[in-house]
Amino acid sequence: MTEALVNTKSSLSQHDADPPGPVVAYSDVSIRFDLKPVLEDISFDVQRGETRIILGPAGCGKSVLMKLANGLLRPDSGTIKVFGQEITTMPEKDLYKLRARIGMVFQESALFDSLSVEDNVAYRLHEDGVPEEEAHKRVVEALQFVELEPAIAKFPSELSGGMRRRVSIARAIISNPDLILYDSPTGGLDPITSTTIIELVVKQRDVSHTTSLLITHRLQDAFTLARNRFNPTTGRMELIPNNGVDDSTKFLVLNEGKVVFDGTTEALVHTTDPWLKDYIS
Ligand SMILES: Nc1ncnc2c1ncn2[C@@H]1O[C@H](COP(=O)(O)OP(=O)(O)OP(=O)(O)O)[C@@H](O)[C@H]1O
Repeated sequence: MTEALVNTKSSLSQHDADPPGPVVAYSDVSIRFDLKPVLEDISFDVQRGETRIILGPAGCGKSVLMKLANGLLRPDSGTIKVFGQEITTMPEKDLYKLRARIGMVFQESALFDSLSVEDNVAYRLHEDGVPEEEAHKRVVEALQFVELEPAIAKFPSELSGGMRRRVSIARAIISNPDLILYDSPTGGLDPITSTTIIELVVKQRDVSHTTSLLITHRLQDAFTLARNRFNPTTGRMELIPNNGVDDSTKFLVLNEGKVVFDGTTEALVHTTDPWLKDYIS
């Protein structure tokens, strides 16, 4: 099944038609609400295949930054390119097409309570008019990926928080997105369940190499993501030997609306900046 997802991904990827360069590029982006600056002069790039972990204290603008990436919010100044296209001035109909290439996982799972797991996961496929037989096959594949196939006929109210989050991930990956935005995918979950969700993110990263942005409030989740890899033989996540880290995983740390760190796991853990040292300790 894993191979099937990989193969589908490579054959369907629209990346080849994109201009060369980063998948996401923020340049001097600022936004304020009610005159209060929330993000100021934010610049960073996310390369193809990269997983970018976004950290920072509560209220520092992480979710706002993510909502800017799919055009749900527009900045007051600066430019944002996604798949090489400038999105800050893009008309809504073009944003709609762009969002079809982006999978989103929200903290609240954002499932439709009146729809079964199958219909929640297939939602985008149904909107796109994918024939029922194919949609069902892809739902089963996606639910197998998140290890939740037995719950296909259940409704969200019958699921635990962790299971709802799995459904949300299945829904995000079903259309083989070129970019996944995970907004606090472990928010509100206990530490053990959080780790099972991070394991899925690691699996998606290492099997499909999908470019991703991931917000987390839990440093432990961030470092689990950076220090582990998916083992296809066991089907489980394992520590990268010799204290290694995943090269495709990088960090962006925000504080008071500004980027205070943009770089690798190694650079972050060896930072000499007093605020950052304190923040990650
Ligand atoms: N639509 C909005 N209108 C007005 N203010 C907003 C809006 N969206 C966000 N804000 C404000 O912007 C600031 C940053 O919010 P944001 O949700 O991005 O923070 P965050 O870093 O994701 O926080 P948390 O870690 O608590 O989830 C907050 O002060 C918030 O109240």
